[in-house]
Amino acid sequence: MPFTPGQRWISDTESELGLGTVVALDARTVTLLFPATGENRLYARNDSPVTRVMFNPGDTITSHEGWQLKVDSVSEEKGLLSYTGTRLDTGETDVTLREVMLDSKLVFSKPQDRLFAGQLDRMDRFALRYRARQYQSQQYRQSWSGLRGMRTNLIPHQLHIARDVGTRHAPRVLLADEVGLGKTIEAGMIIHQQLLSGAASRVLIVVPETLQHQWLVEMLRRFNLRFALFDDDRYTEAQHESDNPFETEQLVICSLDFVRRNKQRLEQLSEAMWDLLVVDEAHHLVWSTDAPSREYQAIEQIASQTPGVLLLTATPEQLGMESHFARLRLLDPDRFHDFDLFVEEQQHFRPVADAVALLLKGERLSDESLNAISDLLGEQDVEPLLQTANSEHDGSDAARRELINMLMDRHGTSRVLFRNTRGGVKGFPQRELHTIRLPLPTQYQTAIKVSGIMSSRQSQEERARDMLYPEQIYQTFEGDSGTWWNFDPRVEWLMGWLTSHRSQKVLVICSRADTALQLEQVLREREGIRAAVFHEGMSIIERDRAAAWFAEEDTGAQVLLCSEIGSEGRNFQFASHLVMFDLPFNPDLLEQRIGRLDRIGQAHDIQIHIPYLEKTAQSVLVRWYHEGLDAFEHTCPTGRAIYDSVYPQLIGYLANPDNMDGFDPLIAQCREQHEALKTQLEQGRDRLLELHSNGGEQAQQLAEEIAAQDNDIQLVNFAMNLFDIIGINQDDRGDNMIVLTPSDHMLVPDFPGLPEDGCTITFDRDVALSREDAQFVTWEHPIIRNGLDLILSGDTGSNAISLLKNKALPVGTLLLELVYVVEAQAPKQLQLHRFLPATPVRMLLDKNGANLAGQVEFESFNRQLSAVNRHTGSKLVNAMQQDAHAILQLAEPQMNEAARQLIDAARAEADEKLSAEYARLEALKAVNPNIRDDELEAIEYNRQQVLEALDQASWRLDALRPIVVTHQ
Ligand SMILES: Nc1ncnc2c1ncn2[C@@H]1O[C@H](COP(=O)(O)OP(=O)(O)OP(=O)(O)O)[C@@H](O)[C@H]1O
Repeated sequence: MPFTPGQRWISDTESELGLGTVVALDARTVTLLFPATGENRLYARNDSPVTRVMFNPGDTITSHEGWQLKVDSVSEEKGLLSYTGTRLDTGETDVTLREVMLDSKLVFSKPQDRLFAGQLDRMDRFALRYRARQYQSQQYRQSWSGLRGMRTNLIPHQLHIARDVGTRHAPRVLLADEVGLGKTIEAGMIIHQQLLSGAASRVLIVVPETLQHQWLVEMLRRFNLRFALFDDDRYTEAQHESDNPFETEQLVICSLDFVRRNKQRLEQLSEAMWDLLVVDEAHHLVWSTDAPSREYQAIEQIASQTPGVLLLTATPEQLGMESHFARLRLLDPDRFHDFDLFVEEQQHFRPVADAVALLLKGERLSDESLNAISDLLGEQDVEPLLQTANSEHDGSDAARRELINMLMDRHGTSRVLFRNTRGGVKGFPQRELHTIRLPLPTQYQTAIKVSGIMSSRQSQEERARDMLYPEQIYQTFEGDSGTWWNFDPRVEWLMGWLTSHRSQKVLVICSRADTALQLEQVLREREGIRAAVFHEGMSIIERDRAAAWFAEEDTGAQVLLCSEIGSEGRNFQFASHLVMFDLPFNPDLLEQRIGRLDRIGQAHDIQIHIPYLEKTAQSVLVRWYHEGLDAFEHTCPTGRAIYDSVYPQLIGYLANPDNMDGFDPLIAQCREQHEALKTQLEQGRDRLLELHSNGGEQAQQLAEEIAAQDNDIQLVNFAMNLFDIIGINQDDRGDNMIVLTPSDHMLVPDFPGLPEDGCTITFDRDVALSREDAQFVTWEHPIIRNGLDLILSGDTGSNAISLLKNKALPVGTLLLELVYVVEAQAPKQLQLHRFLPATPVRMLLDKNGANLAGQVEFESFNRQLSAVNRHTGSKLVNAMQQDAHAILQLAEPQMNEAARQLIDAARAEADEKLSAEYARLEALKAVNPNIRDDELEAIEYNRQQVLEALDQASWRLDALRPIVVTHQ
């Protein structure tokens, strides 16, 4: 190579040394000094891994004094280059900078600079980078983005809700599916989607203390979301790190009690700038006009400062209509501003439900139906929409959907409330009731009698509640020496049943912790039955441990004895026998109890066993629940309403179970009321809710589309390629599982998402569901997302040089393959990538600037190419640098045009979607004066911001590859 002292070269293998200067030469060697690091290197003259650094007109270069020069021309004298151009700091023109005066700390960040500086990358990395760009931009555009990466079955109603809510801007909804239908999973999917799309980054989950760990585990195991659990200790610790301890984590779980207990903490929580607040078991938020609970107020305070709010409860009306209304008001104060109106509306859902059902059917609407819909939407001129809906036009479906949305918006709780029922979801097992009538022991008879005399001052209600638990009455009289379990026939029955069904897991629920504890002792001492206890007096860790012991397959406990508290939110569907040692005086609690077993994942019919003592309050309840409400064998949506309406009579019977006069007619009346109300609900409100909650055929389709994406062969290939290039070892374990371990030649020492001792992955959803130890890898898994980021945010594969063996073309023909990226910068929450994710544009130019990319597809072309070694590559780069530079100039105007088209299309799409959102709310405002102007303004502002950001979108070269034709 023609070396001359003073020339600038760069090392191909140690680019971190910066720019080198030729300082000494002899016949065979050349010495370079690298001033940035002060190091010398001695190379062989005829075969050195160094590349001559030459800049071109148009480049900006930096002098060793730090000023910059925009190069207009380059001249060479005795092998040394001089650059002439304009100084950017002073504006002085015709300034000359000799190459020896160039800044030595040069880093080449543009792909073309790296290429021309000889910092060549491997061909397989170039291909990987291009694929990574393509896949990444495709992923953002998929309508199911954020919905397929979780380790769950694809259950249509859940996917439907998750998509509907997850794609909303700052969603505020009440998820009220019946017990065990997967509200936690729905919430997880919504959170996952919002995090992935950038709509949210800070999430707070508030749950009952008993469910903290279950949530923590479900979020991690199913969604790869790592939440931090804040309790008193963690809070104190975090106080050292930040003024507001909640700002030390992005994803936080804490208990409602933790939130409520301390005023200062509540202030900090409210000010912690969450994007999304999730409250589980939201029926704990009790409210009435003059006495809103502390819990309600605490959540109200946080919710008022948080854009997105999800409330979860299986029993939304458990605490009465007012509390239900108050929770809806937390979510949407505009829609729910008048309680009386709300109550009134609740009565008139039938015509609306009929209209929605008609529109959903897709059949032609009769004049009568058209009139009915038009009446319901009376305040607005919907004639044109109705006509389109009833036409054969393409827009008919869209018009029907629009009308459904309008009906839903105007009537009832849609948009805000989702409720799926077992009836609508199907596939649930049956429930079978086994009542075991047992004699009332004399000890109890006496205790009840005496207590009746002694507590004559008690109200009926107090008396009724006491009567539910004769063992407590007895124990109160006998004190510590009382041993009710020695004669209570329910105990005998329970032991007998358990010992004759040793292989069955059994959940035993009783109202009180004391009862559970005493039962455990008896079972253990008398029959050696392995029973775990679960009650409110235990620490959270102890409770989780008990639940885990019960869940263990062979070695675990046969029985879990839990107090009422255990019946909320927990997953025990691996058991199919439920014993209710006593019954709760509240149909919602009863449903919660059965819901522990009757949940998604229950593989057997559920056996409900109720041992009860005759002539007690419990025997009254058994009949009332079963014969009056049918609440054991089916979920009972009418429970609350009937409970309210017959409360005084029921209390009477519970307080005096000896006198059952008139009970039969009461039961018959309840049953009648139940059937009538159920029919009414099924045709009215519940049907309306069901219609929009389960998503119908579209939800089915969504599930199928996602299922079709599972085992995506493109992903498998890409992932293998990615792991190879990152340096992750892959060991096929069979059964669709692969073990990944870090190698000692990793691209980065610590690859995020890959534990030091490796992990097992699978691309198969079923395997992931049955094998907890295998991570379920999809495009959404952190290991893939981090891999994409690692490749795309750095230089990996940003250039390469390849040979094309093709005798039809002259040897030495140069083609330049260019990958540009069109992108827009904007705050994450604008979610610009819905319209314009970083989008690659590939060009393949010949030396005249003709673009062959349309005819020459990437993958098949890539397969025809071969790599060159670094040495030859450097030589080739030196030889074709000028030509490549000229081609790059020719590419620019073409790229400008391509980018303009992409940006225009994105702009049009964004404008259409966001304007439609505005129009919808504006139309709603016409009938609901409580939609605030500022809400409309916020939507408009958002639209403008998106459009402005798209106007600023630009493009840049992301990677390039010269391809040189050979004949050998
Ligand atoms: N799509 C799914 N794939 C696999 N398991 C699921 C799915 N959906 C729900 N489950 C399982 O079903 C059970 C019930 O789900 P989840 O806890 O979300 O219900 P829930 O409606 O919140 O119940 P509750 O009303 O008791 O709080 C859980 O064990 C959950 O892991």
